[in-house]
Amino acid sequence: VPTFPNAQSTRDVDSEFDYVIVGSGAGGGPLACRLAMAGYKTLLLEAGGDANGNVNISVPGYQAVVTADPKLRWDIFVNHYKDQNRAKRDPKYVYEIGPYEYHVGPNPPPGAKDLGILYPRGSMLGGSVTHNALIWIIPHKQDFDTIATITGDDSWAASNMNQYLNKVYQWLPNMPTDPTILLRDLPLARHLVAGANAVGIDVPVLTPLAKLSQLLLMSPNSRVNPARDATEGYFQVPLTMKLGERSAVREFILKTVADGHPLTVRTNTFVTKINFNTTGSKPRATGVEYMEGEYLYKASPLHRTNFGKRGSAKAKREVIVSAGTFNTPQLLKLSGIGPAPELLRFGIPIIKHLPGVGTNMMDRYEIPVNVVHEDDFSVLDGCTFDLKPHDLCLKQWLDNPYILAARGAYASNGLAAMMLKRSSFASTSDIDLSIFGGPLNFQGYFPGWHDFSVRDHKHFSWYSLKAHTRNRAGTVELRSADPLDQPEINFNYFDTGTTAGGADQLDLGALIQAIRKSREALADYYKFPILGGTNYTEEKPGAHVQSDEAIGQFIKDEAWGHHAACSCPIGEEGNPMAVLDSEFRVRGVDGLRVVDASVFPDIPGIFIQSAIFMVSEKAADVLIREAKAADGE
Ligand SMILES: Cc1cc2nc3c(=O)[nH]c(=O)nc-3n(C[C@H](O)[C@H](O)[C@H](O)COP(=O)(O)OP(=O)(O)OC[C@H]3O[C@@H](n4cnc5c(N)ncnc54)[C@H](O)[C@@H]3O)c2cc1C
Repeated sequence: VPTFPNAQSTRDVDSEFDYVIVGSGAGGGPLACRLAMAGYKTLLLEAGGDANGNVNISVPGYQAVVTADPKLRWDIFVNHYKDQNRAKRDPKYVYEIGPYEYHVGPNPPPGAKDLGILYPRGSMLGGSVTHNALIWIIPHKQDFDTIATITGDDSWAASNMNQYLNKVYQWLPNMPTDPTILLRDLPLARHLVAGANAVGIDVPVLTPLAKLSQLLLMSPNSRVNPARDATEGYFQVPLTMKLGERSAVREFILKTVADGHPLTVRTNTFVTKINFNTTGSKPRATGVEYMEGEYLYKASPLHRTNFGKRGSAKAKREVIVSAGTFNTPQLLKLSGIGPAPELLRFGIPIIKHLPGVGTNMMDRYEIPVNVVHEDDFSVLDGCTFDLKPHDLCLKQWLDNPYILAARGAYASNGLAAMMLKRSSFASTSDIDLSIFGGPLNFQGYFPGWHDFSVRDHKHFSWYSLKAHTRNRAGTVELRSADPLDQPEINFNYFDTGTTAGGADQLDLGALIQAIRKSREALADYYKFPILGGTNYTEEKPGAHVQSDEAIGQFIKDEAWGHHAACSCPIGEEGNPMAVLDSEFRVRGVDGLRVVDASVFPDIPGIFIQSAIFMVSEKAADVLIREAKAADGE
C-alpha cells in the first residue's frame, strides 16, 4: 500500500496559505494537487486519516470490505421517504439499539430508535474514492453541454471539457478485470455470455467463450465513436486500478507531496466553520476553523469525543469547500451561508441568505435481480473477504503483484461486464441504463452488507443503475448547530419527489424495463448449457413479482443510491436557487468556492467520479488563470 510520507511532520507549518481546501475526495484531491503543482501554497484539510498501511483500500476485491472498515467509514443515515412507515417497507431500514449498534429490518427490539437507510461515505485521504467500487465510466456530452446552456459559459461545452479528461488521464490509471480470471469459471462465463445475448449480440451456442472474450475487450469509454453516448451494447467494466491495485486520488495526492510541490496535507482535521471578513461591501472568506483529532464526526463508528485540538488556517486567496454532497451544504450553513429561516432556527449568524444550499439533491436509483445457485462459483474458491491468513485469494493477490491475470479474483471488483441500454423512457437519445453483473448477493446498503453480499459463493446478480434520473427533490438540512452532528438528509424518492411531467413514473418505468432485461439475461443462461453450472432460483425480487405494478412496488421499496450529487448547484445569474456561478464561486460572497459532487445542476452520466474529477481539473484551471491574472502574469 503506498504510504503517506510522514503525515505528522506537516503539522507545524505556518498557518497562511494561498488556498485552503476542505476535503480530499474526488473534488478536493485533484484540485489541491494541481494548485500545488502550479506553485501555489495549498493546504488540504481532511477529516479522515491517511489510511497508511491499510490493505483494505488497495484490493479491488475488498470493495465491500473497505466500506465497512470502521477507521475509514462514516455511517450516514438518510430517508428515502420522509414517512417512516413507508421507509420501513425497505428490509434494509436500520434502527439504533445502542451506540453504533444497529438492528436491520422488521421487528426491532423495544426501545430501538428509527435511523433510516445506511448511505456509505468514505472519510480518509482520497475521500469516498478510496473506498468506492472503482468503476470508471466517462460522462456523457449532455452532462456538460447542459451546464453551458444553463449558464451561457461555453467553457463548460463538452468539446472544451475534453481537455480535462486528458488531464485526469495523466494521473489516473484504469483497466478492466483480466478476462482470463473470469473465463476460468465457466458457469460465471455462462451468465456473462447470457447478458450479451440479452442485448441482442449473436453469441454462438456451441462456442460462446470466443465471443465473450472479444466482448470483454470492448471499452464503454470510447473517445473516437461520436455516437458513444447513445451506443447500446455489452462492455467490459473499467476499474480505477493499476495492475489490479486501486489507484486514484489518494495516490495522486501522495505523489504530489512526494514530488515536493507546496501541498500541505493535514489528515484527522475536521473543519467546523469558514471565517469571513464582513467589513467590506461583500463578505470575504478568509480561512477556516478546525478541530484536530481522529473520528470526530459523530457518523464515525469510532467517534468517542467531541473535543479535538482547535486550530485555524488562513487563505490569502481562497477557501474551497470539497466536503461532498452532504457535508459541503452542512459546512456552508454552519458558516452562515444558506436559507435564512433555517440558519435563524439554529441561531447561526447569517453571512448570506442563499436558499438553494442543500436543495436540488439528486441520485441514481439502483436495483438488483439476485439469484442463488446450487453450487459455488469456483472463481471465489478460497476467498473469505476478511483479511485473515486463511483468505487464500488475498494471499494470491499479494503474492503476484506484477501479473494481473495471476492475481486472481481480488484483482477485480467482482463486476465483470455491463449492458448499456436506452430505456423507452429515456429523456434524450443517450443510454440511461447500466446493467452490470457479478457473483455477489448485494441487495443495497445496510450495516453488515459487505459480509452478507459474499457470505456464500452461490449468488449471481444483475444490478441496474438508472442514469439521468429526474428526481431533484433531495434536501440536506441541519439537525443542530453542532458541526459534529450529521445533517438530516431526505431524498424524497419517486412520487414523494419530482413528479412534474410524470418524472417519477418515467424513472420507475425505466427501472421496470431494467429488471425485465436482467431477467431476460438470466433466462438466456439456460441457452448455453455447454458451459456447465447448476440451476438457479431467483431470490429478489422473487418469482412471484411479475406485474409492472408489483415490480414497481419492489423498486420503490428497495432501490438505493450511492452517487448523491447536486446539493449546491451551479446556476444561471438571477436564479435564486443557484448556489454557485459557472466558475464555482459561492454567490454573494468573495473568496469561496465549492468543488465536489454537489456542484452539478443535473446528476452527470452513469458513474459519477469521472465527472467530478473533470470538474476538479476545470476548477484548477479557472483558479490558476485567475490567480495569474491577479498577479499580473
Ligand atoms: C460505496 C460507494 C461506491 C461507489 N462506487 C463508485 C464507482 O464505482 N464509480 C463511481 O464513479 N463512483 C462511485 N461512487 C461515488 C463516488 O466515489 C463519490 O460520488 C465521490 O467520491 C464524491 O466525491 P466528493 O469529492 O463529492 O466527496 P468525497 O469523495 O466523499 O470526499 C469528501 C471528503 O471530505 C471530507 N470531509 C467532509 N467534511 C469535512 C470537514 N468538515 N472537514 C474536513 N474534511 C471533511 C471527507 O472525510 C471526505 O474524505 C461510490 C460511492 C460509494 C459510497
